[in-house]
Amino acid sequence: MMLAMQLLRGAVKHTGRRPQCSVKQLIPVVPGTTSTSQQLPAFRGTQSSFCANTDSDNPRVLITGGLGQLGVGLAELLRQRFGQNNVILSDIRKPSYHVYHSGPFVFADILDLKNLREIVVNNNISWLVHYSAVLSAVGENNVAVAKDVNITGLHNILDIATEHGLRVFVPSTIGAFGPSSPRDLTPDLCVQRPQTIYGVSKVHAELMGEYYHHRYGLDFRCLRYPGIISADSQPGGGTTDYAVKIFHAAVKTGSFECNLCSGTQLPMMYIDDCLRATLEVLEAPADNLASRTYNIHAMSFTPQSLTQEIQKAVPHFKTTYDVDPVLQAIADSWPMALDDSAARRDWGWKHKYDLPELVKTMLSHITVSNRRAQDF
Ligand SMILES: NC(=O)C1=CN([C@@H]2O[C@H](COP(=O)(O)OP(=O)(O)OC[C@H]3O[C@@H](n4cnc5c(N)ncnc54)[C@H](O)[C@@H]3O)[C@@H](O)[C@H]2O)C=CC1
Ligand SMILES: CC(=O)[C@H](N)C(=O)O
Repeated sequence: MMLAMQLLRGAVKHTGRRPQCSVKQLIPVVPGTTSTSQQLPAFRGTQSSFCANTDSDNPRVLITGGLGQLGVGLAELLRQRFGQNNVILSDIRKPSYHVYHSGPFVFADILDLKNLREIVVNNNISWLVHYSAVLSAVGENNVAVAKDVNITGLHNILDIATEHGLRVFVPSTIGAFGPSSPRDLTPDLCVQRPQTIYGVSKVHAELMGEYYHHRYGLDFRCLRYPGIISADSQPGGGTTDYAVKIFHAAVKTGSFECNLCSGTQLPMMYIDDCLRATLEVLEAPADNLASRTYNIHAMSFTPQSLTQEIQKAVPHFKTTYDVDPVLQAIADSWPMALDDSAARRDWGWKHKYDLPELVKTMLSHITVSNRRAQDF
């Protein structure tokens, strides 16, 4: 390892360019790694250099926090593209039988730097998708945990990614804006003074990632996701969760009690669009990325307009309201719609699902999986 570091330093000095991967002069010396049972099926290409291969052809991807609402779907998409064994899901929870058998899975606590480093080194990881987080609603009830996971954990991820020359994707959120941000067509660059620990930690992540990019050459990429809606994975404790739960209620009981006011408009996106955007920005040539943090947008709706759209397919469906003041205050401080023109211009972002398409797709997925469950 020391020899590799010396060679790397020499190479950097010789070319006079910023190192693309290691920044050992700024990061404490990497302790020796030990071989553990964390090693997973081998990369199909050959890699002998100290730096990982971050180009798009044969990445080895690690997804942290992969058992939440988004990680399993992303792993499925990335495995279709890069091969089943080249995408490793990780989390601190135990995977379901199906997830465990669908591809590589390891335990990874993002607060354990040594464990993370071992996984990255032993599995020759070149891309890191950092999904571990404590979301807005849960975060307000557990500020200390949110601080640890969303801030300390993020520091570990950025340090590991910088040490090993990884391309790193960290999602941000509409929650990174606050009451003093413009609320309609919120631009990429504007005042960001969020009032949740979740939002504060995500602004921190955006700024730290961009700082590491400028300072150390880290290949940091970040999208600000709207509220994400999915049929076969449950939301993890956010303010936008109602927009997932409402579909299950429409199919199962025909009524729903909403914890946000009927007129609360928020930006939302169907999961397939969100995951495709993530893959697209990960694969985008660096030269196309004028920025490292982009808004993405698909649709905006209120509980009332969503209810009306669902009623077109389920005419007896009814929504009642029992507003949670904490969640309402959060929602009222978030954008109603994002301006994502830079993402559309720079790397060709285009959503496929609008509100009618979202409702049709969600209702049909949930109806089919309910029928299947009843057949067993
Ligand atoms: N789902 C959504 O609507 C949106 C999600 N995002 C972001 O996308 C990412 C993924 O979101 P979701 O899948 O919805 O989140 P989630 O809350 O469903 O899942 C987060 C995962 O992180 C894991 N985790 C918690 N502490 C950990 C630790 N110490 N080490 C490793 N893993 C740990 C949890 O076990 C959980 O499986 C998050 O960063 C979130 O902020 C951003 C905007 C919208
Ligand atoms: C929009 C998000 O980041 C998330 N779904 C939340 O509501 O906390």
